[in-house]
Amino acid sequence: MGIRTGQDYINGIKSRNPEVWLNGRLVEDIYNEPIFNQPIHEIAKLYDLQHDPIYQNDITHICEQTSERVNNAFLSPKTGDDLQKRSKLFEVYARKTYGLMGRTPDFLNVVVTSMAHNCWFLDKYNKDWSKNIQNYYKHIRDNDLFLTHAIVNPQNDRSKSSHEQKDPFTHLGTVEETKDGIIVRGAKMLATLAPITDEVIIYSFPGFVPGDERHALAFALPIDAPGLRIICREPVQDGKRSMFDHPLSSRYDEMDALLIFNDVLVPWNKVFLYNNVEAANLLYPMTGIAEQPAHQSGVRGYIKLAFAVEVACKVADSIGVDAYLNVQRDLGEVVQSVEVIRALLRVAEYEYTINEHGEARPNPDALETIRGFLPEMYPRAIEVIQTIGAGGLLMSPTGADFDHPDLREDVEKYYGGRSGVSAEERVRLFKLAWDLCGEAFGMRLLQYERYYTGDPVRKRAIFYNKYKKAKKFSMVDEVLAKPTNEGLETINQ
Ligand SMILES: Cc1cc2nc3c(=O)[nH]c(=O)nc-3n(C[C@H](O)[C@H](O)[C@H](O)COP(=O)(O)OP(=O)(O)OC[C@H]3O[C@@H](n4cnc5c(N)ncnc54)[C@H](O)[C@@H]3O)c2cc1C
Ligand SMILES: O=C(O)Cc1ccc(O)c(O)c1
Repeated sequence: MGIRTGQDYINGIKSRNPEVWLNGRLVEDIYNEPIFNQPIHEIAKLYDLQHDPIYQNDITHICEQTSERVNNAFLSPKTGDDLQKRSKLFEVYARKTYGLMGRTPDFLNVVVTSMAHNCWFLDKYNKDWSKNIQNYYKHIRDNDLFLTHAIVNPQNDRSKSSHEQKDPFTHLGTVEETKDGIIVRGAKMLATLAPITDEVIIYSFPGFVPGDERHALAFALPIDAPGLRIICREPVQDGKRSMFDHPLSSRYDEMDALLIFNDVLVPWNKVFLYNNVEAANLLYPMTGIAEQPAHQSGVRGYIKLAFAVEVACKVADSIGVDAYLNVQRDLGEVVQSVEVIRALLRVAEYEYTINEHGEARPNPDALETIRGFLPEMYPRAIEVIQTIGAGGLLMSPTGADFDHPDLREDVEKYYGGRSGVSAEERVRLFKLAWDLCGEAFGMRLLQYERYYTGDPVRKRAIFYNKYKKAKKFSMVDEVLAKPTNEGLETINQ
């Protein structure tokens, strides 16, 4: 089949009936649920881009194995050029969603592509696991599927390992093996966009200890697999919010959900790893599923930061405060933060390496440095919007006030910006800014940037420890090894 259209994706959503709970009710019709409908259409637009002559060559390619056109997320990068093709895709998808949707289909399709390319790793443990991931890659590539993932154990008692939790099946684990597959029970977090995806893939960040064997798992399932329950967080919009008043949250809210597996059967051919703590802990560092999607996250994060910074600059300009030195300093700082991320992305893409399995991997230090700084730079950009917009962010009337004939004159008079900025322009801009820096929607976006790839504190510590091992700080040793009487020798001659 190859590339789908937006309508194909929507037809897929309509054909399934996952168990999705939202605000204490079971959602009967995912497509027509107001909270999901607009985000579904935003994802559908990405699928349509694959058929748009302006974008097609940038985001898709002809598959060598099937001769069908497929998305670039399914390209196993073997050269720097391939990484550029990937980067183009990430940027096109991110620009279409302003970087506000983190888990667009490219993210997990890259994860599966990388896992399948590095099936040598699974092969060492079990030939079936390796065959299964390769077949799964073909399945999602040829059907152009959209996946969610849940790779973190639910946050219950973090001081205890999985097998030490109060109930042995709080964290997802295997209950039993049958001739058809494994039966799994327990929960996993935090599956972004789960209700509107086709399938789910489960794997884990490293951290299992001996005794956790039943929790050491990786597999995939259709999102409507019997027994899979999806409980959504409270929505940040009701699906009926006016696009005038909430231009961003009415469109780009990606729902997050806890997945609960109530004795779900995973067929043997969808099991990628099972009952092996060592393999589960090494899967993430060994199969490129950290670096390859981090390339997507880096490009997406760059666009999101650039978008927030543009909002800050526009807000300042619209009310004439960017004439002040303090405001220029703050704007200069956040513009520079965008340039830092842009530069790091170039390092990541051009200083790539080709590993012994023929896979081109972007420079991990540059990607991890983006990972370290974005959780500081993005909140700072949001803070700059808050401080420059100040009370004006809370002064905006609603679209309904604009429409009311009795208010029109006042609205036009009192809500305008600097000369040349009409009331409607200023208010629409400030509403967009408030969606980003004040609404629950914006706070979720901020929390996403901090945590989407794990705890930034521990990630930085891991980075430091690796760096220490690799660099050994030899310049300091070199200078200290110089003879202490060097200068004296020549003076004394
Ligand atoms: C909006 C959003 C969307 C997300 N989407 C997804 C998704 O689609 N799929 C997915 O799988 N995950 C997703 N994540 C989950 C993400 O992977 C986790 O939030 C992240 O790994 C951090 O784990 P945690 O939230 O359980 O925090 P915890 O690990 O519980 O940490 C809580 C706090 O305690 C500290 N802490 C905890 N344990 C330790 C320790 N051992 N040593 C030192 N300090 C510790 C941390 O520093 C932190 O301050 C998403 C998260 C967010 C916020
Ligand atoms: O995007 C990143 O920085 C890395 C990352 C995050 C979450 C994942 O599940 C994953 O496989 C890789």
